[in-house]
Amino acid sequence: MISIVVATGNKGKVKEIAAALAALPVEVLALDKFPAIPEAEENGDTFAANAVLKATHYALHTGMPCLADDSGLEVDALNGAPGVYSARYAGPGATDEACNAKLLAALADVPQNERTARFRCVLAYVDPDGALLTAEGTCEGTILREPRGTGGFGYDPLFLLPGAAKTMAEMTIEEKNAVSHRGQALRNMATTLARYIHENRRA
Ligand SMILES: O=c1nc[nH]c2c1ncn2[C@H]1C[C@H](O)[C@@H](COP(=O)(O)OP(=O)(O)OP(=O)(O)O)O1
Ligand SMILES: [Mg+2]
Repeated sequence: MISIVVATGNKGKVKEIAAALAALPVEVLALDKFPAIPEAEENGDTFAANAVLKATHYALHTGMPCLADDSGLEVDALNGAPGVYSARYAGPGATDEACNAKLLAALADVPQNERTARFRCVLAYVDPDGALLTAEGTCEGTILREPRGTGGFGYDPLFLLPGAAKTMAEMTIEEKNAVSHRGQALRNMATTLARYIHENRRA
């Protein structure tokens, strides 16, 4: 059993990551176990830069393997905004409700067939030996005109998966992980991590 710190302050992410790793011999520690560690400053220009910055920050402070997630929503009609600024779209420390309201206002005049968007997730894993691994996932969808569903977090109630005819907030965690950017990135990370362990095992 190895212990991994899930280096995120977002409880929705912790739940999804813990559910995805539940079948593996991995103990997931959330950041509430490390209350003294200062928050990482997310000043990167890309999801990858921010994911690496967060994983490195928490690995240095905990001395343990850390898995960080940087993710966000790219809306085509907004030229990819809010993108890396998704969490701060309605200002520093904005609530999910405020960000969703701002998104609906920005898209008020955009017709249904132009409301395409995608979630992106980059995961970064950093361990005390200095290993740095990254993995990505994306999920295509469209932005509704009003929220639907009570599950998930963030922009989930506005994000429709046309194939499933459900928003991400109308899915169970398992259903969401099966299709989401984060679920995809977690499966890619599991493959990458398994290869890394295989290549670095002692003969
Ligand atoms: O599955 C998702 N369902 C809905 N919304 C999502 C999802 N994935 C990311 N998002 C949105 C929420 C937030 O506005 C931003 C993430 O910002 P991001 O900085 O990566 O996360 P965060 O600040 O909440 O926690 P932390 O940095 O501690 O991991 O994208
Ligand atoms: Mg953040």
